[in-house]
Amino acid sequence: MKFEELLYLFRVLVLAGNSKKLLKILRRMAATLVSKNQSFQGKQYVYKHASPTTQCDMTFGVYIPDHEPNEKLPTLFYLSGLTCTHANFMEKSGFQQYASKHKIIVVHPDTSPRGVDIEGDSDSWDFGKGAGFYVNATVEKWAKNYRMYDYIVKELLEDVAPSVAPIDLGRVGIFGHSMGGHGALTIGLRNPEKFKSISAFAPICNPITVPWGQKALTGYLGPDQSTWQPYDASEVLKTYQGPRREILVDQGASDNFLEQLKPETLKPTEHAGVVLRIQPEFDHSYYFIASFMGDHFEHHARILKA
Ligand SMILES: N[C@@H](CCC(=O)N[C@@H](CSC=O)C(=O)NCC(=O)O)C(=O)O
Repeated sequence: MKFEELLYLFRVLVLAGNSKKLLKILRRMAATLVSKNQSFQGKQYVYKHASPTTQCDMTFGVYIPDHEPNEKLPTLFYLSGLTCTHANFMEKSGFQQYASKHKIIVVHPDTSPRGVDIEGDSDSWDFGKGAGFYVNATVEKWAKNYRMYDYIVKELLEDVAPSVAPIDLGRVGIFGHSMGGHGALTIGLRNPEKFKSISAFAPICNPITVPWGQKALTGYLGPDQSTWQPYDASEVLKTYQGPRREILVDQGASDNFLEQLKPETLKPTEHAGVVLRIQPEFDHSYYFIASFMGDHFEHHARILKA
């Protein structure tokens, strides 16, 4: 929707006294452009906005392929790993050529709130800033801002991203890397009505059993492990009962973080197929991700364009 159209709608709603819708529109009007670059047959944008979910400014990238006026496009959300901002994927994965080829919008958020300083949020690279783990924190210190699950599933998907890109909300998929692979699997499986296709590069598959996951889940959710289950891909997959899913996972055989990832715990079920491809020689880096990016776009395009 264009700014002028939003403004018109805003005025109508002021007159009608609809405060909930008004709030939504105010948020949309607040997404400001940080950068814009031509890439293949489309444009790579970066936006900043004030997030009511994380209660601070958030930055995200969005690639929009060239399209017809009023045309809505299938869309992928990409969730990045530990230490990343929105920029690692944008600058290193080469995804734009595939997004352009398949005419798929890609939204790629940051991995944590950044606009607030909480004591301890920068002490280590696997917790706090750059390590939001795509959960809604419940431990008091983090609970106000560290709400990356809701930020992705609600605010960014339903509100902010559609205000800057022509997203077809009926054709959205999700993928990610490492911590972001964990996010893609758990968010995708828990929200089948919102995310129709899922894939992951070297995801953390069973965080409740590994040091990265135990540290993050204890820190954000507290010691009661029963609250951790909805954020564990292998556990969520075991109990998944929704529409049939076909999940693609690529894993490098020479990944130095393999003990944190446990891909073997992702077991196919009656409701979800898992194609786990162990790729010889590949490590955990963006060289690995870039090598299989084309296959992941083929996977999502097949499902979203069926
Ligand atoms: N501390 C190291 C390693 C951090 C690292 O490898 N991060 C990965 C994700 S790991 C799981 O979520 C990553 O994607 N890094 C960004 C990149 O551009 O490679 C370090 O800080 O390098």
